Amino acid sequence: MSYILQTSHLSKTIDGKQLVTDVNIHVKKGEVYGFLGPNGAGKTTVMKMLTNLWKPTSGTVALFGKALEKTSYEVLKRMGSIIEFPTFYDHMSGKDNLQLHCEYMGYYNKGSVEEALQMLGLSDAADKPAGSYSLGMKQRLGIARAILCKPELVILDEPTNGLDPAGMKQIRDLFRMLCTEYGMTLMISSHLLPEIESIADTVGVIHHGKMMKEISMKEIAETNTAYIELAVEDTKKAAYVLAEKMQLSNFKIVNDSGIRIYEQGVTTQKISRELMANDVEIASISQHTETLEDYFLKITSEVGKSC
Ligand SMILES: Nc1ncnc2c1ncn2[C@@H]1O[C@H](COP(=O)(O)OP(=O)(O)OP(=O)(O)O)[C@@H](O)[C@H]1O
Repeated sequence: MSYILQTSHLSKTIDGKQLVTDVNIHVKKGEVYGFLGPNGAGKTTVMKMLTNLWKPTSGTVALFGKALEKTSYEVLKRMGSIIEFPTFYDHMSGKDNLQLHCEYMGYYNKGSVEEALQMLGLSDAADKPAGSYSLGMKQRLGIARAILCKPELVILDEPTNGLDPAGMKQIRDLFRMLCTEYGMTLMISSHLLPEIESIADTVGVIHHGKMMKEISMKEIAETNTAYIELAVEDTKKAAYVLAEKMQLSNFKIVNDSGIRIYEQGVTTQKISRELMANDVEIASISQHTETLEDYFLKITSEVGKSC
């Protein structure tokens, strides 16, 4: 398969410190690729290399099927991005900042500035100085600038930073629309799992500078399994009963009092009966379906709720 964006063994070392190692990314045309990882995982570092802001220590980046080089200006023209925080000429209006960007990019399409401002809900603030914008408005103006010249690929580092929940939803809907109606491909980083879950077609999980997993949401939905969550006084004793008395093998002790049983075909009633018969005190027992969060917890035990 050919990818619109692909990295191969991408690594970056600064002052002897390995920021990211052997990162392999595969982004398909027309999809939203969610780049998920906790703070400090290496998302920005990777995105800086994808946009030629940083040179990789080793490994390669291919954009639109061509290797990214120092002089890949034509390739970079087909992209829009926000890396870290967007910056503007504060004394100029939001509208003039966008107009200037069009001129800089050599993009002369009448009405594109007004359209981008309108898409991001900034029409009323268009003539106000960018310096007077709130954090959320600056983020919106940054997204407006990234999509202004109708790029084929948009790379956005934590694009919903500073937005309230309603604003986040609005931006998510916009991203989906950019894919379906404009055929754009989006790569979006976030440390928030629910955000990625609600928008991405494919998810790449980065942790401690390494790619832990790259998987489509469809595959995750297909592999999601049901399980029984058990809370007991004595997990060791309960595990003994499950393994030796009931011959179950597919279960996991998840904490001091919790056991998760993935075995199919066994009921909560049967487990309760057997545990009670063997004097194991049960605090609770319930049936669950594995969520995306559970799935990622399985990939890396340290990736918690904020990722
Ligand atoms: N210029 C730099 N010099 C040295 N180390 C750096 C530099 N920039 C980032 N790092 C380190 O690289 C690691 C990855 O940082 P990076 O900003 O890429 O993570 P991130 O996933 O984008 O985090 P966040 O969600 O907080 O933005 C961190 O340990 C960070 O301290």
